[in-house]
Formats: sequence, structure tokens, C-alpha cells
Amino acid sequence: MFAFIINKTSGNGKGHRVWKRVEKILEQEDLPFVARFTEGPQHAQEIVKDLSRKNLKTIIVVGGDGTIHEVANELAYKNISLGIIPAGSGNDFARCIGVPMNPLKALERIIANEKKQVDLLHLGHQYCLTVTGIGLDGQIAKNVNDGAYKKFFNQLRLGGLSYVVSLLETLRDYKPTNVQITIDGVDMTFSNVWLVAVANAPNYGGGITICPDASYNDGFLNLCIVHGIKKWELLRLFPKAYRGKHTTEKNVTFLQGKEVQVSSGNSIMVHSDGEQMTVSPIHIRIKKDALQVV
Ligand SMILES: Nc1ncnc2c1ncn2[C@@H]1O[C@H](COP(=O)(O)OP(=O)(O)OP(=O)(O)O)[C@@H](O)[C@H]1O
Repeated sequence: MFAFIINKTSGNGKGHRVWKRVEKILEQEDLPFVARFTEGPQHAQEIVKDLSRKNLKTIIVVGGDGTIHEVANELAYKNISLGIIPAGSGNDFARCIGVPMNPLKALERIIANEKKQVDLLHLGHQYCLTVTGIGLDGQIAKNVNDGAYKKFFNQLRLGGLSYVVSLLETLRDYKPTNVQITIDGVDMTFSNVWLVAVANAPNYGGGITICPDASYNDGFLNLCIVHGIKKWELLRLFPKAYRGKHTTEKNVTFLQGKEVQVSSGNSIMVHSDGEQMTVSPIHIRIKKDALQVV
């Protein structure tokens, strides 16, 4: 039996359209399934709790990174695999682990049932699959989620552009700040920090390759710290980051470790998998093989 959790509103209605295609195939192939639909934030978590009692082997999300984030938080360290049929606007996690963007190909992959273990970032009270961003990108995530333009760009099937618009909007007023980082017990201070990205996987924000060397199964977290540059230099860097070509820039520092603490004088915004979450200080640990994915 396949259990599906569907966010019909993902990708501004793409969740619904994708589900209709998947449902048709399941019916044609006579595959038994149960389908549950999310009704709002955190509902996916409730559905997982309920489905977990039914002795299922796999729970499949039809949705985007926000829905996957909620479901993965419930499935961590459980003997239930996560399947993904991408239907969001960013789909960064699916992209990172090689899930096909075509829903029917993604379904085929789930049916093939080739399990792999995936690391997760642990942020104390919750897990993150892709990137936790502290500073400018935390503020950008908040503005994307608050802003009406996400819906607009999703309608045009250009969801990734929401982040570009939010970057420009956020940059108008954002001030860089000094940040203290302790990584695997080593203290460092960085001045005029725009952002600290803590990555389990290379991509976020709809395809920005912030930490090209990050890998979801190497047992390490990767940091990208952008500091000590002017606003216009940051704007010059931004398009390069889509291709992961910002790695040789002078004021972009990359670190790797297993545990990191990030703090600053003033509290700065933190997002996790693109959802605005909390404010600094934040303590993050890598949890090796915490999630099973098909
Ligand atoms: N029925 C619903 N109506 C409104 N919001 C919902 C509903 N069900 C779930 N949600 C919320 O929608 C949020 C966003 O969903 P999701 O991440 O799947 O799509 P997306 O934002 O379009 O994609 P991405 O995160 O890949 O950009 C989720 O965090 C969830 O809390």
C-alpha cells in the first residue's frame, strides 16, 4: 500500500495537477493507495503521525520543500521511507537527491524502492534537509513567504524568481552584522556578515548552489559565510551563486564540520528549508543517516 500526503496548494496549484496525473496511473495500474490532503501549516505532520500507526513502509509527499520539511521531521529515525513527487516552486531537496522533476518518473523511482540514507541538520527542536540560512537569507525567506509575488511567479511557473525579487527588496534596508561562529570547538569572528548558510545539500532558494561541495550523505555540514563586502558586490555575487561560481571570491569563506554555533550581537533571522523559523543564536549538528529516502 502506498500512502500519499498531498499539498494541493504547492507550487500554486501544481500539487493538485501533479496528484491528478499520479492518481490516474495508480488507478490504471491497480496499485492500492491511500491519499491524504494537507489543509494548512503543520497538518502534514499530523497526517504522518496518524499514518505511522498503520504499519506503512513508505510515505510519499506530493508537494514542495515546505511539505517535505514537515514530513521529514516526523520520519527522522523511523523505519518508514520518504518518497517525493516534486510539485513545489523550488524543489531544492528533490533536485539535490536526484529525484526526477517529471512526476511519473518520480513515481517509477519510488516503486523501484531503492532506499538511500540521508543526513539531516539538527537544530535542537527540529531537522532541516537542505540549508539553514542565518542573516540576509533568513530575512529573504521571511519576505518571500510573506510576499504576494510568490503566488504571482508561481502562476507564471517561475517560482525561483520570488527569491530574486525578495533579495532586491530585502537588500534595500538590510545591514550586515558581526557574527561569532564556533565550529567543532574552534571559535571565529567574522565582521560585516551578510549571511551564514549551513548546508546539508548544495542548493536552496530555487536553485542557488550556495555550498557546491555539500553532500547529503557525507556526515558533514558545510558553511558558506559572505562577509566584508559592499552591497553592490553582493549583487554581483548573486548570479554567480546560481552556478556555484562564487567559491573563489575573496570574502566568501567555506568551512566544514559536524557541529556549529552561530551568534551575533543583535538577533538575526533564521530560515530552515526556506521556511522562516527562528532567530540567532542557533546551534546545528549533523545527524548522519537520519532519514530513509526512496
Ligand atoms: N491546504 C493548504 N493551504 C495552504 N497552505 C498549505 C496547505 N497545506 C499545506 N500548506 C502549507 O504550504 C506550505 C508550502 O508548501 P510547499 O513547500 O509544499 O510548496 P511551495 O512553497 O510551493 O514549494 P517550495 O517550498 O518547494 O518552494 C507548507 O509549508 C504548508 O505549511
